[in-house]
Amino acid sequence: MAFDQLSVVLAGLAILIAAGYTAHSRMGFTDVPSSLPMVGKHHGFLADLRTRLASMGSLLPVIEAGYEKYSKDGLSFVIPGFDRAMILVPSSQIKWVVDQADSVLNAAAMQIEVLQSDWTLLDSSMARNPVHEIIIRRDLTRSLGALIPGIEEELNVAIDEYWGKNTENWIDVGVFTTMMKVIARTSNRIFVGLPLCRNDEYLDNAGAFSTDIAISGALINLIPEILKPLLAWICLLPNRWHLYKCSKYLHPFINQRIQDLNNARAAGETTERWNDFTTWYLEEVADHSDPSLRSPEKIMKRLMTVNFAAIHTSTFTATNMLFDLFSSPNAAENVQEIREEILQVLSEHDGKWDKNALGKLIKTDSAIRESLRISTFMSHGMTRLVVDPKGLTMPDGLHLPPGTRIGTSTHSIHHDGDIYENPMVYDPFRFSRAREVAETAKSQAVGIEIPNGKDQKDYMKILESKNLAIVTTSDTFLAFGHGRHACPGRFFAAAEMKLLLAYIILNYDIKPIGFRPANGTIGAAILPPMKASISVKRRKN
Ligand code: HEM
Repeated sequence: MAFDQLSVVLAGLAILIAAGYTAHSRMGFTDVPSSLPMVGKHHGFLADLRTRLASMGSLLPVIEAGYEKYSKDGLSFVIPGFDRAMILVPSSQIKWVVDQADSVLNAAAMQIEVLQSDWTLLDSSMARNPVHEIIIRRDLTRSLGALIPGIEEELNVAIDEYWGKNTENWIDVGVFTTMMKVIARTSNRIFVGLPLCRNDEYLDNAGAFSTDIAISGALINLIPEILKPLLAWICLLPNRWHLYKCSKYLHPFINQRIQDLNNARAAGETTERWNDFTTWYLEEVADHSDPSLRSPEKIMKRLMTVNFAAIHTSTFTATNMLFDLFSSPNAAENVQEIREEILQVLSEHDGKWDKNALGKLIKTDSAIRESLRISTFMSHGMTRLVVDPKGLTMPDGLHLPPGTRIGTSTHSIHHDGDIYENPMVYDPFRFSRAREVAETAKSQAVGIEIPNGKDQKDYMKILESKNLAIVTTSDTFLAFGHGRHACPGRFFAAAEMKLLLAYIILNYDIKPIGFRPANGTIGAAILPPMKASISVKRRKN
């Protein structure tokens, strides 16, 4: 039996166990204060069970209804989940969420619960000691300038391979499937480098492991705590299988890298030539008192963990970006405007991309950020768990016991007409226009006294709009979260998306797409169209 089929059988089994368990012993949501309103509640026969089951279908309409009814008035509301409920705070309280210490409101603890990562990552230390976050935040961001030529090369080689070089005929390409391959290769260029980043069997299995985490996490969440040690292992068979398949390549690669680094150090040479996650990790744990951190087993799982963080998030983003841009009203003109910007910037930089050149792609940046706004893949985000044993008191005085889940209505905030004009329209230059106004205001203001009172407020608002690049998070732009735990990979992801779009726009024509293929929803996730294709033809440059 294939592992896909096995997953379905396991899903059915787990749902049955959990449904019976829930129906008999866990009526009512007791994990959130009863004084808060709950949306999406069913009434009548087996109301509690039906509420929980419905939350697995799609939470988006429920969240949208709650946002309109409560968040717009600055109030929190509760959404159901299959296992637990969650409080969604209004955007006016995001700053309060961000200001809480990790010892009070914790992002990792929430992931451990939601993804069941003690089980699904096959090693509880992956999420409980998230050393990869430090490395991504520090080493990846610091090395980005040096990595740009490699990222660019990998993207270009991969797109050429998956989209072809036919300048005569239009060919249909599956957007999601090809983007998944392109992104997996490019991410692994900075995780393990060449040649492993081009090994299809490794990449397919690393991608499958990422999917396994989501599926097995959802399944294990359905199993009552007491039964997990007995049943979780069945749900983890696909994870173990895909890790085993990856280990055929990762084991020799890691052993070789450890040896190369040791040899280089012994010879007094620098290790700069291996500028990738594996090396940064090995350097990070080189002097650690726990030698197991340096074992190939742990390093392999750490690589699987970063693949999970990077691959689907970036693939969803790339897929949405292409569909949003190429199906937008005036797509041809918009694409031409971006193409001109790209050519202009390249001509100022000797035809080569570097950090400064990418920074000048204001319109390209805006088109990507706008797609992240309108097509965010999270109906809710910034999810945190109250971990302080004393609990936490909300700004309105409501006390939350430890274990309470909190989040924000990411999708609804991104589509709020009071925050974004024409929020349902993909407007590629929404952010670049605001940045241009701010730049002009700033340059004209040199030597001018800054006004007082309301004028000063407006003026500061204009200047703030200068900071509307993809990587800038705020309480109204939450695609990467916000605050201390905002996505540390976003600087890399932004560079990757710009290089990807630039290469596509310079090298391919894409037939206008009459309508935007719809995204799908499952639970809290909003998935890009996975089967839709586009027609592409290589440009004769
Ligand atoms: C466009 C692509 C991406 C999107 C939209 C995205 C989005 C996010 C979001 C929404 C979060 C949660 C933030 C929060 O809870 O406040 C997050 C966290 C994280 N992301 Fe990304 N991500 C992307 C790419 C990447 C990449 C490429 C990497 C790695 C190279 C990465 C590594 C991480 C890590 C390690 C965290 C956990 C951070 C923490 O809890 O402190 N992400 N990402």
